[in-house]
Amino acid sequence: MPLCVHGMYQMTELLGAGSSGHITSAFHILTGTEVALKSGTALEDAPDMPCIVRYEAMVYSLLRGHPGIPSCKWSGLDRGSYVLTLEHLGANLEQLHRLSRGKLPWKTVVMLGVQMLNRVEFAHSRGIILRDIKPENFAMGIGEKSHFVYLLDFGLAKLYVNPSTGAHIPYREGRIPLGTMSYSSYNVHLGREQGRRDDLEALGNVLLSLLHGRLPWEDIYAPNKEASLRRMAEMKAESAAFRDLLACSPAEFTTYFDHCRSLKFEEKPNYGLLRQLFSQIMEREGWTGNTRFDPLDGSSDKGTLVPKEYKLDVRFTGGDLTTLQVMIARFLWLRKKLSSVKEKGGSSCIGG
Ligand SMILES: Nc1ncnc2c1ncn2[C@@H]1O[C@H](COP(=O)(O)OP(=O)(O)OP(=O)(O)O)[C@@H](O)[C@H]1O
Repeated sequence: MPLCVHGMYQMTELLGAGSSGHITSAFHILTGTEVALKSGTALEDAPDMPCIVRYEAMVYSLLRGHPGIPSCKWSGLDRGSYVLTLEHLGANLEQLHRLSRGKLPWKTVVMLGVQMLNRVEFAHSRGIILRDIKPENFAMGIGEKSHFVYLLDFGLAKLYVNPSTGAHIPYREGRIPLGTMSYSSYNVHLGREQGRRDDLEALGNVLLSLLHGRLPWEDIYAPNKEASLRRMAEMKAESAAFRDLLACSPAEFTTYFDHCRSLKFEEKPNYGLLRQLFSQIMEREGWTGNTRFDPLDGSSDKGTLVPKEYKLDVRFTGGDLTTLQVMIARFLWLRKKLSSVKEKGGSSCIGG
């Protein structure tokens, strides 16, 4: 029998499992509203000790109110687990990347890029750096919001300003590299304290990987983890492979990385300039005929131009042109089908 959380949310299917806990689909038993539950185990003898999900709940409260951040409906302890009740989202960008067989079209990547940059800028404007920018941590909305990108997973997020003094955190070296190393900035490999510049460089790496399928340092062979991280750092620094990757990407990506890497630790990135780079690509490609602003753009700069219909093209390898929304619908249908097959097989995928 599926579990009921907080006496209100009936779990239905497992959506994912990560380092901090499980994510399950559920619905509110009175209203029928679909939600996603993220639960992490709290220590039995010390239920008040911090667990990652509880920490995330605090970050969600700092980021509350932006439509590109999933709303948190309830959070609290339930049978020894700390549970976050979040707005239900669709496929994450890694899943869409796989569905498109490793290569999302240029136009799609640029349009996703604008929204992703806006979400990261919003987190920064609330004093938070994310430190784990990766495709899995951006997901599309569902239904009416299936063309909007959401930012999620704040387990490694951190305040970069002291809330009482407003001072920036101090620069330090010798830090343990945190985050997902394929996408992390060059500085992270060097053990430097992360700041806003590192989130933006990681975002650049994510966009390149969505564009090209793989990043050159994902294919390296090294005898151990240390050697692999060292080699990755060398490649990110100034390797021919990285230069080649930029050479076969829109020229604006080179300016993007130059800007991120020229920033001093405490320096505020020029988000407007980075957004302008995406607009430049759109203009050059003639994607700006009918324009409007990103309706979810909570940032200060309203200069982003996106096509009116705002439909993201996705070209399957077969050559069909379809919209990202169709892909998401297909993804959701597949997920539902898989979970019903599992249930018929007698093994419930629901925790407990
Ligand atoms: N609100 C949501 N709605 C739908 N799916 C979600 C939601 N939140 C998370 N997921 C799915 O679950 C996956 C894992 O979620 P999340 O990244 O929050 O967990 P995590 O434990 O921090 O993972 P990791 O250890 O990989 O960082 C996401 O990539 C996403 O596909």
